[in-house]
Amino acid sequence: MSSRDAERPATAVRPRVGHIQFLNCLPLYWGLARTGNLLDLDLTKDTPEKLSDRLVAGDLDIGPITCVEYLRNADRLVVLPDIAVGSDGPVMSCVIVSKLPLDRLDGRRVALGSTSRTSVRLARLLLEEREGVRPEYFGCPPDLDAMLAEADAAVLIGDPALRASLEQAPRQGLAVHDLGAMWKEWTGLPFVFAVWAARREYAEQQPELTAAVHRAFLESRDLSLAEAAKVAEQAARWEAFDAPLLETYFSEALDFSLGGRQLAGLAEFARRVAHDSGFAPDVAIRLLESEPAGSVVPA
Ligand SMILES: C=C(O[C@@H]1C=C(C(=O)O)C=C[C@H]1O)C(=O)O
Repeated sequence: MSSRDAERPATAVRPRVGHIQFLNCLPLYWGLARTGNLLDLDLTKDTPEKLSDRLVAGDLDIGPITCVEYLRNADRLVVLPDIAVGSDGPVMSCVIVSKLPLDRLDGRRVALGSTSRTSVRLARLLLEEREGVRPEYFGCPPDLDAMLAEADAAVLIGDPALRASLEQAPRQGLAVHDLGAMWKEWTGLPFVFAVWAARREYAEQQPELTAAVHRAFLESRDLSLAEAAKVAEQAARWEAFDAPLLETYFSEALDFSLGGRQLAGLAEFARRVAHDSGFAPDVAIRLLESEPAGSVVPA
């Protein structure tokens, strides 16, 4: 945010902003502290499904929202351009871990991790339409061992998915199927797991703050990616993953952009799952109109 924002009256209310508490969003958060914007946000850290519900309920103003929930509530939200959590190929942290080849899961039990709304729908789509199987699904907390005690395959996202793919599955001889890679092979498109959105009402009432939060996240993302080795090195001090792996995850696996190709991927996903997901196949994706640089002057 600009130094002019500091002149806002003391009664001003900070925007209530969500932040996904997985490593995948660390590059969006790390730079907020570096650019000095962190204290201008009333930040709530949580798992993606809870943040999505809170944004839709009006408890948050702006934040990441899992794509399925965004598409269901698209008329009440505006998408912030050029920022998302996606991948253009393997994502590393949205996976199906399976005891059996995927085309042998017909009639078998598949556990769907409860923190995901989008990857679990993508996994169902790929299993049913690409692999041609009809498993029996059930929701479950994201714990690989508990899931596989009751199922032949498990869908996981975020840090538990990284741990499952990199440590647990290889140790137990289980196959890991990367959902970003499977989608790319199938459609040729990137996949968007979560977008950043503002409540439409908030964006209309607070256009300057909405634009300032948008800019703060873009600046944070750009700074973190320019210094990805440093972000990875700092994160590795406290995480089970080493710095080179985290750097690959941040700068090669994850795609934090939302441009034409990513929007085409999102529209294609919407088209393919709309019939049972609570939105129209051609649901309109409304983007926040960007303001010319330097036009954000608080009242
Ligand atoms: C890449 C990821 O994207 C995510 C996947 C989500 C989902 O499946 O609903 C939601 C938000 C993102 O955290 C991940 O969690 O690892």
